Amino acid sequence: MTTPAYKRVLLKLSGEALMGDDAYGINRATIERMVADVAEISKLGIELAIVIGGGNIFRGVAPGAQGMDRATADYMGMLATVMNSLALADAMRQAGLTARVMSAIGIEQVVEPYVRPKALQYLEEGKVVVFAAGTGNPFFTTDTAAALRGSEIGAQIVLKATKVDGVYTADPKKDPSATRYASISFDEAIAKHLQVMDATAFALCRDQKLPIKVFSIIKPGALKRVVMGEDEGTLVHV
Ligand SMILES: Nc1ncnc2c1ncn2[C@@H]1O[C@H](COP(=O)(O)OP(=O)(O)O)[C@@H](O)[C@H]1O
Ligand SMILES: O=c1ccn([C@@H]2O[C@H](COP(=O)(O)OP(=O)(O)O)[C@@H](O)[C@H]2O)c(=O)[nH]1
Repeated sequence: MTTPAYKRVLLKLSGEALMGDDAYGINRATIERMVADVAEISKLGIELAIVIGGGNIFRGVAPGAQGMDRATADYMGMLATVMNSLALADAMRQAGLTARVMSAIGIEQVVEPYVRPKALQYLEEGKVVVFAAGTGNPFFTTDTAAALRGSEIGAQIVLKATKVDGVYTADPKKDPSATRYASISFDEAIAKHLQVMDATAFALCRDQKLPIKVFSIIKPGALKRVVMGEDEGTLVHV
């Protein structure tokens, strides 16, 4: 059997993708499919930490947040990621995985707080750690939380599982003529204002020399191919 390309990874799961074909919220079949993919790579012995977004429930810059104080809206978005993290951990438990949720915002009756050494311990024990509440700060995104936690835990790569199958020359949802990069440097992605991730997340990963792989969360088997080091998605590198 071939061995995985990585020992420890930070997986960023799109919150928005969780709603599947529904208008909002958590689609049961979708979360179960995501967890099946996660279980498959966890069984390969890869140490796995997950950051999940909250866009399926609340996004600080969405029309629904218009007129609201931005920081307040962002705190609502962070709380949305806590709900998704709990749903994800529960679905992982049902799939036979052991998961621990850690929150960047104090909410002790619900989930334990993020404590870095504890997170490292869980990873070494083979538990899947879910980082909830983003960075704990407004004006950031869960992509930046993924870059931050990925750096903190010494992940070898950030895997961004999203609705598109890689980084394109322009937003493929708006420009059908856009083409996909096999790989692209952080500097080029930032200079070209490619919106697949925010510039803060790109810059943090660049400075920490932490590569990012952008790939489809919808395409069957994509996550497994990514961790096996096969040709899939787009690699963003230093
Ligand atoms: N250059 C680009 N290449 C790929 N996707 C892009 C690009 N520019 C914008 N996008 C958009 O970025 C989206 C992914 O970012 P985001 O909304 O943060 O998703 P997520 O829910 O995974 O966090 C894609 O669905 C795509 O429509
Ligand atoms: O560190 C963070 C992470 C998230 N958010 C808020 O939480 C929302 C949901 O996260 P995100 O949009 O990144 O999720 P996804 O794109 O994966 O659905 C964001 O819009 C922000 O409002 C925040 O304020 N700080």
